[in-house]
Amino acid sequence: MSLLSLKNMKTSIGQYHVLHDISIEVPEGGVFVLLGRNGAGKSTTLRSIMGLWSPSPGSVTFRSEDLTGLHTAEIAKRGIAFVPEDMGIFGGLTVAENMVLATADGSFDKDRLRWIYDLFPALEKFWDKPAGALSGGQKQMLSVARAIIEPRELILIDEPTKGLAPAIVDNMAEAFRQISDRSTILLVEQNFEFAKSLGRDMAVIEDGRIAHAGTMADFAADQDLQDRLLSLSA
Ligand SMILES: Nc1ncnc2c1ncn2[C@@H]1O[C@H](COP(=O)(O)OP(=O)(O)OP(=O)(O)O)[C@@H](O)[C@H]1O
Repeated sequence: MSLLSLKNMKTSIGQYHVLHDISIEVPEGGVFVLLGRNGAGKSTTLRSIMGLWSPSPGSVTFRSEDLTGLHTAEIAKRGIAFVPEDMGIFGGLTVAENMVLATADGSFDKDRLRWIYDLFPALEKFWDKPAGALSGGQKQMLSVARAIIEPRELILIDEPTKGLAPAIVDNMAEAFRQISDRSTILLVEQNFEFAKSLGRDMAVIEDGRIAHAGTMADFAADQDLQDRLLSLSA
């Protein structure tokens, strides 16, 4: 059975019909990648899962529970975290304060914090520095760290490598591999090489609909399909 199941999800933002028909089965464990051109509806899909937009009709089922219509805080309490494209960190607060705000009761599990420091050493180094003074890559690390400071079953991550230097992207890929040993990751990504190195299963969104779903290995081997669904000129 799938960990997360989206069935015929349709989302409108104001008068715009953005998602027309999204059905995805995300299995438990590993990284599931959502691909698609700019404006296809990837971020809207993640936001709809989190209850930040209301999908209607259609359904979002997580571990057999229907989440459709629940408030975002209730959805988060089920064990789902969201790393938004704009990272959602507080620039005026220190790294430590950003992390405290991401905990349930203001305290850290020491082993978990150690694990996070090992994933992202820069966060330990700049623990007492304002988050706004971090580099772009370090801010992204903080954003991911906030999502994993509590145990989560599913982490939705929106374009984490956007604008990052190659060395930071490599660090991020290694971190995601380790995180996906503990939690399932649903990753929206434009960097196909990064997505390919992590994804086991995948789907492509095109104009608010699922245009393809399958294994990453099969998709990566099919250049024609990649050209048709991802290339800018197609
Ligand atoms: N707040 C909004 N108001 C109106 N339209 C919106 C809003 N947010 C998104 N859209 C529209 O919905 C469509 C899908 O946007 P979405 O951000 O989900 O795409 P995406 O696949 O994540 O693309 P990108 O890679 O550019 O972020 C786009 O046409 C976008 O203009």
